[in-house]
Amino acid sequence: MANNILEMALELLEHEQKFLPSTLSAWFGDATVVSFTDNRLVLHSPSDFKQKYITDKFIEPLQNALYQLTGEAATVVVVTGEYSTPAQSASPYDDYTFERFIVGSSNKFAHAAAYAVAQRPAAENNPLFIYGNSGLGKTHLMYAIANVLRRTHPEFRIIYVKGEDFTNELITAIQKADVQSFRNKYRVVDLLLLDDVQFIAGKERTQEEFFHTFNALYEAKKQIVLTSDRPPKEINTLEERMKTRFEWGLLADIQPPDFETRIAIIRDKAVKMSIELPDEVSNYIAENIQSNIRQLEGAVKKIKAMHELMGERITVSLAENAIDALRTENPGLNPTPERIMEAVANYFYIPVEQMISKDRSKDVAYPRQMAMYMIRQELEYSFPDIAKIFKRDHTTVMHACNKIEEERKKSRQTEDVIKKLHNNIRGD
Ligand SMILES: Nc1ncnc2c1ncn2[C@@H]1O[C@H](COP(=O)(O)OP(=O)(O)OP(=O)(O)O)[C@@H](O)[C@H]1O
Repeated sequence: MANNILEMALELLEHEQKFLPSTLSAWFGDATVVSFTDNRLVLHSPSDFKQKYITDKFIEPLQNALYQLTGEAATVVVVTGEYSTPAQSASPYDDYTFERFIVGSSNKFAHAAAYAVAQRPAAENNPLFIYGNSGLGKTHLMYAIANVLRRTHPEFRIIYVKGEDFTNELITAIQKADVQSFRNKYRVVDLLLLDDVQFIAGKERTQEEFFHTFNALYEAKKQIVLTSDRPPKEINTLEERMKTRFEWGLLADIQPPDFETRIAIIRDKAVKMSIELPDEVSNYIAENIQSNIRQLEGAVKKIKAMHELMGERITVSLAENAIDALRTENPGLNPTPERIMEAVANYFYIPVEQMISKDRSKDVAYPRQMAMYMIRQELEYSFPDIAKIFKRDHTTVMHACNKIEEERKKSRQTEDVIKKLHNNIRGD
């Protein structure tokens, strides 16, 4: 359809709107269709002059012709100069499309929100702020938006950047006394995708710079999409004015997938990797990996590798070995309270046994409180369950968790310690 829509439209122009074939071939002979989606036809003409002429004289007749052909109102855009087709700029993220995103109850809101932004950028959902734990599809949705807009608005300037890289880039610009080019780069985009925005938190200069970039883009009606592991109000070291702005548009969370969605994702990944998984194997994976889609994908990959490299049949027992192997390679997949206590003890240089000892000295009491807090954060255990592990009363645990939470809100240092501990625990 996309390829011959132009031919069909030109035919109509000739027969119904009485344009001469020679005129049409003079202007459209070397024009190509970049895309035709969502009633938007993007044409490319290799010459500036023709692009302008077509835009001036032919947009309306073409739109009328498209209306006749499709029965729906369409828009036509003509671009010129170099443009990249998806094939020319193939990147690993080309797979991150809406088509490849499995929708379930845990992510349907975020999916719908992202989809709406892709259809109507810089309209009511600006900025779009997607949050959720690691490996649940935030980056996937961001790229899906970019992939749609790359097709439907080839003229769009799109920047994808991770919070951490944004910060580093700014630091380098400051060192080179060239903040202006940094600004120029970020303030002229049509779509800004800032992934893991929590990493700019706590860094004053970065926040200041981003604040201005945000305002400039917002006022110019450009779309901004942000992701984070938590909602703005819980990013403790984020300035109030940033939190408020992040909440101007739409907040959408992604939760861990339920069993059915996990199965659907496993099946989809298996098809993509050309491997056939018996149902009991898919079930086994879905039962054993619950909170992270990247890990579901990893398990399918590992099973495929073991099956191909060692010639083993794909059975539940192979899946069991594959998941065990993944856990050994990355113990952070499923942290246990013991692993968390160990990580915290190592961090504070105390023997892990001290965690559950009666010792109340400050050197031990603080790491113990931190371990309680981390277990609650990472595993969402109840206070009584944590109390059992530490052989203490649940009110002691509550007190510890509240205390660390309060401290975290006020102190950047505590926030950094928690971040480091999280990374040590998860092996990120
Ligand atoms: N609903 C889904 N359907 C299909 N694949 C998915 C889905 N959600 C996530 N994935 C896949 O899981 C992997 C991890 O997703 P992604 O990188 O988007 O996670 P994330 O939330 O951005 O994580 P992080 O915070 O660690 O960056 C990707 O390969 C992605 O394609």
